[in-house]
Amino acid sequence: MEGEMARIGLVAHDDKKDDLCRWAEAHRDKLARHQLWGTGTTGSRVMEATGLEVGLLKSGPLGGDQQLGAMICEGRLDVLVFFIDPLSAQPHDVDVKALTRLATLYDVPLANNKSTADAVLAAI
Ligand SMILES: O=C(CO)COP(=O)(O)O
Repeated sequence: MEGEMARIGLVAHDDKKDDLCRWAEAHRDKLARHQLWGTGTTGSRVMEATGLEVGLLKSGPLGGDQQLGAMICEGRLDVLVFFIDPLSAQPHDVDVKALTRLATLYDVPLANNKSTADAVLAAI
């Protein structure tokens, strides 16, 4: 996949959205070479922060996590950057688990934090 355009999903829980926006700003030039998809609120925040185009799905709790899961099992997503908040309970935890489970099942690179996201982006 190195050097090719990748389809990247961007998701962050509320307390992690600032971190994801900072990460996306820091990697703006590299991300501009790829196709970006995001859950509703995260995707909008990343667009505002970077000026990059992000395909907007539903908000995570309203089905956006499941839409990303569907993209994974249909072979339409290459990388998932999902900054999970390990300190807060999520009302839609079943959706979060389903999404991370599908990324694992389909061997899609899944970055749950900044260090991993840095490493994954460096590899594509
Ligand atoms: O809840 C989310 C991931 O589980 C993210 O959804 P939003 O980007 O719409 O806040």
